[in-house]
Amino acid sequence: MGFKSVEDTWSTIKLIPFAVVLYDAKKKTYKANSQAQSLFELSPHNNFDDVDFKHLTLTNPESKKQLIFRELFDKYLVINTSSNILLGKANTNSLINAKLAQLSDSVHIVTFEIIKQSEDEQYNFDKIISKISTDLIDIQSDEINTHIEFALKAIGTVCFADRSYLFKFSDDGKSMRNTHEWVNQGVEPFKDKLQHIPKNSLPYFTSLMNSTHLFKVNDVEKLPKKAIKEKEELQSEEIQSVLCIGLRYDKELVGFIGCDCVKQKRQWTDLDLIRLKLVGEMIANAFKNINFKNELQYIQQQLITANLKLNEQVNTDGLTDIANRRCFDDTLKNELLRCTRYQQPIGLIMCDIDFFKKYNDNYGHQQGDEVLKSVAQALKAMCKRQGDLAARYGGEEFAIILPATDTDNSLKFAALIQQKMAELAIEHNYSTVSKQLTISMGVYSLIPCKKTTAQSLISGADKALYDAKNTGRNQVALYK
Ligand SMILES: Nc1nc2c(ncn2[C@@H]2O[C@H](COP(=O)(O)OP(=O)(O)OP(=O)(O)O)[C@@H](O)[C@H]2O)c(=O)[nH]1
Repeated sequence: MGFKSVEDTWSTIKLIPFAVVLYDAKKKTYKANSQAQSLFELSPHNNFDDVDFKHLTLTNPESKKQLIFRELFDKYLVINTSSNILLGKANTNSLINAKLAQLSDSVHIVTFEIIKQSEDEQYNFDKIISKISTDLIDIQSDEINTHIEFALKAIGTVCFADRSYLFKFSDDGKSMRNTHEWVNQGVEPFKDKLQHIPKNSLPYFTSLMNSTHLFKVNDVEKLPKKAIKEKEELQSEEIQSVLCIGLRYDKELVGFIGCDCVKQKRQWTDLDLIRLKLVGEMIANAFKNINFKNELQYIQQQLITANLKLNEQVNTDGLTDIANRRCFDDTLKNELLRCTRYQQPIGLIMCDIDFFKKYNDNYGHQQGDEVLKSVAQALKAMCKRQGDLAARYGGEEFAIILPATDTDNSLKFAALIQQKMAELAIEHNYSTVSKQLTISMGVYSLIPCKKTTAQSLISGADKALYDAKNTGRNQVALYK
């Protein structure tokens, strides 16, 4: 045969898309292409010897007899005939078909094809996949990075890659950036340098990604001429083989997941493709779930805020901005129940502005409104203890609920209100009791029992207020 040199021949043979080992009987050395190196777990070298294959367990599947690697080339295999071998690696077995060919008297090659992936290996991958999928299914946004990094490490390892990564396209679809990366030991990370890459700087990659959602390169050297930019970029990262698969979100291409081989080339297998696609789909779904959850959370938050606002509006008086009658009724009922349960007194003060009709008639209704606001805010500011409530009861009438407050203290509170009114010093030249605005108050405080109703408390305080009005106004009367 036109056999030139072992090196020359090997440079062609090693490109065969499955594992090939050449044995030179004269030199007692082997050569293994990248697939064979990964199949037999060899570190990349140009030449190997017997010792490099010592870690392998090769068995004849029928006789169960163990074989030494060298025997494949001189005893076990018959030229041009396929034979099966069991390859044992770290307690797992794969069934391999081996075929011997003779290149010259002293040079033979054996090609290897995996017939059946080790069940254990498949099982391990299934276990990893099921872990990734459970991790990603109920994911919280603050955990996603850790899980994606785990998934990238898993896929990088099973595909014998040196680097695996995730790229996301920008919202306007014009650029891409590396968001997550895993690198094998001793391999340079590139994530930080691969941010905001314009898509049009890699036209061949972009067009393939858009049309087929796949960019598969076994040998970067052999990229076509039109991929000159891609070749430059990949070689600058010392990448020999690369495999990228598009990530879709609601049918739209949003990025890609990929693996690089730096230390050696790799003929990507269908299994690599399927596995990478599977992990990519799981990651895309996780992002979808997180977006969905975030949207849901945002809507829930808005609903809560709107409800709070509505609740506030429903319970607030529009003019004076203090509690309204509805809030007063609810609060009085609740506080009454509480004071009944703990046998504590409850005080109620009904307040009514004196000669307010005259105020309105002389100073105008608008000015009257301003007065109502000032008095309301003053009363609200006085209710400092938890449970105290100042409310607009109606028109120019206000009510103050004072839980855990006995008669003496309710009267003291009423006196403080009078003092406060004096401090406000609102001019009222048409009142017959003072030159300033005054109020009359009716006070009622009791230790309630189960029979005590809100209505009975209100009517008691109201009666006292009536007394205060009838006995001259600008005073406090107590219901006994
Ligand atoms: N400006 C204004 N006035 C109001 C409002 N609600 C009720 N009023 C007025 O308050 C006045 C209450 O008048 P009356 O019930 O006769 O009581 P008064 O004039 O204060 O007399 P006495 O209570 O007996 O001292 C009426 O003129 C109402 O129009 C309001 O929201 N704004």
